[in-house]
Amino acid sequence: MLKTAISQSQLREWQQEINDISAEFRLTITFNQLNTRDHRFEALCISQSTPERVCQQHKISLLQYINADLEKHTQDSTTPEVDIHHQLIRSKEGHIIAALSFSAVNHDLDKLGLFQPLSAIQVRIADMLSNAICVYVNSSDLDIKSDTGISHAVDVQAFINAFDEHIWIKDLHGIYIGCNKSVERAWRKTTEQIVGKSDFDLFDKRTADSFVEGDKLAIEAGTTVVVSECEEVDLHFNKVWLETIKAPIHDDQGQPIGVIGMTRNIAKHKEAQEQLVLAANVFQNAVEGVVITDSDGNITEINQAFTDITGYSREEVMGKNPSILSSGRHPKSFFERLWNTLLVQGKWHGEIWNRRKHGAIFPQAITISAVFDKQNIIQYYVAVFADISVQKQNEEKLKNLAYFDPLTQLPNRMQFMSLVEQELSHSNRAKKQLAIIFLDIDFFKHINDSLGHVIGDEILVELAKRLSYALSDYDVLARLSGDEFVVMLPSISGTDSVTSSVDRLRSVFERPFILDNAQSVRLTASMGVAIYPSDGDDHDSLLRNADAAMHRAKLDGRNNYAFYTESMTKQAVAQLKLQTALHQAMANDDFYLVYQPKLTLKDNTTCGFEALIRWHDPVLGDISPGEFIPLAEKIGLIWGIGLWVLKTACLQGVEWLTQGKSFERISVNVASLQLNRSDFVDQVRLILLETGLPAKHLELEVTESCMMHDPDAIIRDLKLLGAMGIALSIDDFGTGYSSLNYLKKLPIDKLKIDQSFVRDIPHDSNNTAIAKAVIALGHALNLQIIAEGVETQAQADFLRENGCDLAQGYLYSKPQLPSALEAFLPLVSEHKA
Ligand SMILES: Nc1nc2c(ncn2[C@@H]2O[C@H](COP(=O)(O)O[C@H]3[C@@H](O)[C@H](n4cnc5c(=O)[nH]c(N)nc54)O[C@@H]3COP(=O)(O)O)[C@@H](O)[C@H]2O)c(=O)[nH]1
Repeated sequence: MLKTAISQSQLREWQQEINDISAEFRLTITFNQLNTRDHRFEALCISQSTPERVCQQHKISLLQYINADLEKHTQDSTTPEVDIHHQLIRSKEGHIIAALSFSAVNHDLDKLGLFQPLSAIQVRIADMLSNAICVYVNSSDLDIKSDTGISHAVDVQAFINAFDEHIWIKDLHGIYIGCNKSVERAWRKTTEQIVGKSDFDLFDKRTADSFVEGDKLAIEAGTTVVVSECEEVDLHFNKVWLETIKAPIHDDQGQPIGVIGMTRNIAKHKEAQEQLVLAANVFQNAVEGVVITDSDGNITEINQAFTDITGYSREEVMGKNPSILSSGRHPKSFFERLWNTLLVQGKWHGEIWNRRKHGAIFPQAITISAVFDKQNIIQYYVAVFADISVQKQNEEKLKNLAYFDPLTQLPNRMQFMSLVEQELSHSNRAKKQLAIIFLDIDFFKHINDSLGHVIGDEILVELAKRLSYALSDYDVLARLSGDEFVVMLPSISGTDSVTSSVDRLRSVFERPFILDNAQSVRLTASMGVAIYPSDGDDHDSLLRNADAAMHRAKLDGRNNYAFYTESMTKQAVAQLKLQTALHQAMANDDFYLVYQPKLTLKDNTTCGFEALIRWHDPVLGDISPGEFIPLAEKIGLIWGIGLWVLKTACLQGVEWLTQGKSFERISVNVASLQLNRSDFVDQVRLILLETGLPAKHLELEVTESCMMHDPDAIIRDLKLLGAMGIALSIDDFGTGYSSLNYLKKLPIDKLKIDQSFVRDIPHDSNNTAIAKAVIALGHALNLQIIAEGVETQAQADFLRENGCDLAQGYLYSKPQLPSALEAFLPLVSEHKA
């Protein structure tokens, strides 16, 4: 049995040894003074990296605990017993730094007043059991030496026996002077068989040589050295990793007097090391980018994949916030939700668009986890992300395949149907019409058969482009299959607008299709139109009916179109003919003006003429302005026609003036669309200048509906016209947008009672009432009142009797060519006379 009193220097040496042993656990275990008198014992366990004030805390808490325990044992224990106690060591912030377990063994309870031995302290850190350090305090030694306060007898044999590690001591000659129980078990020899022997007595020569070599190493180094590390099988045939460390023992003068050695199983440590290496390998070689930040979000580590994906090196991002990758594509609320989830659930998974170092934005699938300590305080955030650019592109491609025609890139049937369905619900709510046009190329099979599918595809691609250009941004063009295309026209105002679209679609076939080989091909198409809600109220029936209409167009000789309802088809055909003719009319000089005299009711003298347009088409014959003016407004021809009318009427006025004819004013009708043009006033001014008609001989008739668009601008323009000397009258008063509010603001001179109110007076009580009211209202506003459509003397009498100022109508004259109006145009000299 190795039993010796330990001096302060030995205690220090011993301390050094223990420090070395426990170094890998990052602990310092300090044995200080032992004083039984006041029951103080300081066995201090502190983390090496812990600041001093924290060490102090450990000391206090540990001592308090131990002292309390000692008191308990001296007071009431009667039988030997072992109590295991545990103590958590916390830092000032409350984090657990270490866990101490120690047992107080009550041996000699009959010897009253003796200090009960404290047997062992086991130190744990983060679940790793460190070496058991057994301090067996010999109570009698303590008691005897307590007076001097220097000597502490410690049973070193018991101390080293408490270790599972093999511990042995050799003198400078290599003779064993002590060992522990573990050595006995491992070497299958008793201490007696070991002590006094050399390695050459105990082992084969090769082994002995290596052991002696290790001793020399330690002595020469003057400090602890690891002399071997090897994998072996223990007594129970378990695989163990053995590490042997040796340290020189010095006397008080610092001279080496022997070697202390220890072999221990470092399997767990090795395992942990391997795990660490493995984890480090996984971390570094992962395909996913990994970024670790501290609790403040500053980057503390990244892996290679992070650099590969983002382009940022480790040095560039260490200590920075991951927001350096921000793409700016997500709103603030996105990150607020992310952080909420992360803090509440400890994890967030989703997709983020980030920016690479060189600027490119890329999508990543990312999982961010918070790493908590035992106090549930966040220590780190770990984000693992994958670049999903390629995945996104593939998804996009798949989506494209699902919803778009790969040849023309137009929506396919599925996408078209879904868009129609959406638009139908909107049309239903807004009470609007919607048209579906089914378009099929005539004889396209012949193209494929004769020129091949590649050329056929080329034509389809070109056709898709042309059709797209022919439509507005709101219309939807799709390719259903082969040579079948379909168009949705949302919010149509009637068949006219459909006809216009059909016409534009047909026009794309007017140009030949020039192929790669410079060959040109001419095509035609047949179209069918179905209109919601009259021809179907869901996408299926509308498409079916448009298809049926298209087939009828084919039967009618192809290069044609048909509405699902026959009457609509006729109407549309007529409309298209008219439209085409109207485009030609201006160039062909097919328009002319007629003039209808306006008379003063009081004395039946002529006060002016209304210019009214007429159109004679060589094929279609005479077409009423009531029919073509609204069409000209729809297809945008009214501006040109309007200016022509104004100029022609002014020239006529100048001609009459030149001939010495007397008239007050020539009035010209102005459509709302004309008045809504910002350059209308300038154009009128220009025409007056060009023609030379004095403004005082011109009157413009505008309708109430002109006020619907931008009343302030219209009022401003009318004032400008009035200021030029042009008279202004409101045509068709009472039939439309009769806002008295605007009426009083308008710089007008006359109100024209619409002929629908003149008809049937004086018999129709309603019309007579309206006519009287308009006269009264106009006079209240200081306006002259003119009645149109006066056909009978009774109407004229009624109007005169009720204060109407002027009249025009068949009673006096139909609108006529100037040559027929001589009777209404007295010479100035006659007029004066
Ligand atoms: N923007 C322009 N609009 C024009 C122009 N010329 C005509 N119009 C508008 O077209 C609508 C139809 O006009 P029209 O067929 O010429 O009919 C006018 C007269 O001919 C007709 N009228 C006149 N007297 C009688 C009558 O006693 N009985 C009867 N049944 N019809 C009669 O009324 C029309 C008068 O039109 P208005 O005074 O403008 O209301 C019509 O809306 C014209 O305005 C043009 O150059 N530009």
